[in-house]
Amino acid sequence: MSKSNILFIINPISGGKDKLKIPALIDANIDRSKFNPNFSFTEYIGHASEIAEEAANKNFDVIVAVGGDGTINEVAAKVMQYDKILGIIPFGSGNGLARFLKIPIKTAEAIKVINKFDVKVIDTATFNEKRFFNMAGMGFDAYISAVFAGNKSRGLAGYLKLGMKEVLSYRSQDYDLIIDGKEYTRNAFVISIANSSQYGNNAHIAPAASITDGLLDVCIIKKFPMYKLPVLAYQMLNATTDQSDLVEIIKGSSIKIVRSQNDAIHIDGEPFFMGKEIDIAILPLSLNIITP
Ligand SMILES: Nc1ncnc2c1ncn2[C@@H]1O[C@H](COP(=O)(O)OP(=O)(O)OP(=O)(O)O)[C@@H](O)[C@H]1O
Repeated sequence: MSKSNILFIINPISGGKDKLKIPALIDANIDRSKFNPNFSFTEYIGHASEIAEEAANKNFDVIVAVGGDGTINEVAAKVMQYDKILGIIPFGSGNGLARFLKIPIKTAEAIKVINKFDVKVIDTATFNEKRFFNMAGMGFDAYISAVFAGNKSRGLAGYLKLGMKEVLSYRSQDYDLIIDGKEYTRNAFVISIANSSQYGNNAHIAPAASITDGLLDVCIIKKFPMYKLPVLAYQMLNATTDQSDLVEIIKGSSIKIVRSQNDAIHIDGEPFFMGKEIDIAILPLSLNIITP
């Protein structure tokens, strides 16, 4: 079998962890009978996407995102476009997609998964003109991602601290949804569109989500009194939100959401600003990815 050219795209800021020693660690553990490894560090937002595109055009067969869901998003969009294979070495704050796929968080173990080189094909989705792979949505979490992006410090602790501060003043919003032709009107604190089950850190909003079923889980977190916040957190960590009276989950493949104003949204945890109307669609079995 001929060797595959593999490029590791390393986001130096994701998860707030130092990654200077990562190339050496990968170099020492990668199976050289299968792969010719190369490394690139990203220098700014959007750089992973540029590097991935260049690599795809230069005959790299496998492109690995070393980072969190935001880095995976940039790399995976190009991997799909050029019909290459995605690998993941988890290094984010939440690692939602990696945890869902059971890719080990320990780097040496994640390299072993790449060495085994089992490739699966998974669903991906579009959110207006953008692609997402794990989770996208609007409401409180999108608002928090937007505020968090302006923060210097990354990592889970900073995110939680900011969330606790902002949760007291955030007001839930009215949304009109059309899911596979059926209309719903809901007041929601958060609407999450889940491809995998979790946001990251094993916080499962859509416990029954499958990444190969051609469906997305529309998760509507209702307005709730603050004293129920620990209940919701407990249900997420125990993957029981599908039995919760705080969360409604509707599966579908074609989703339209209309809100009262232009506002923040998030795509795989990265904040953007979009108009009132959001069209979401699944692209069944559209991304090649190395999984355990
Ligand atoms: N050198 C850089 N400086 C600043 N931002 C960067 C740099 N390289 C990449 N980025 C951006 O960092 C953002 C965050 O990356 P990522 O999502 O991988 O980490 P995270 O947010 O810590 O993890 P997770 O999404 O799992 O919670 C991405 O949007 C990416 O575009």
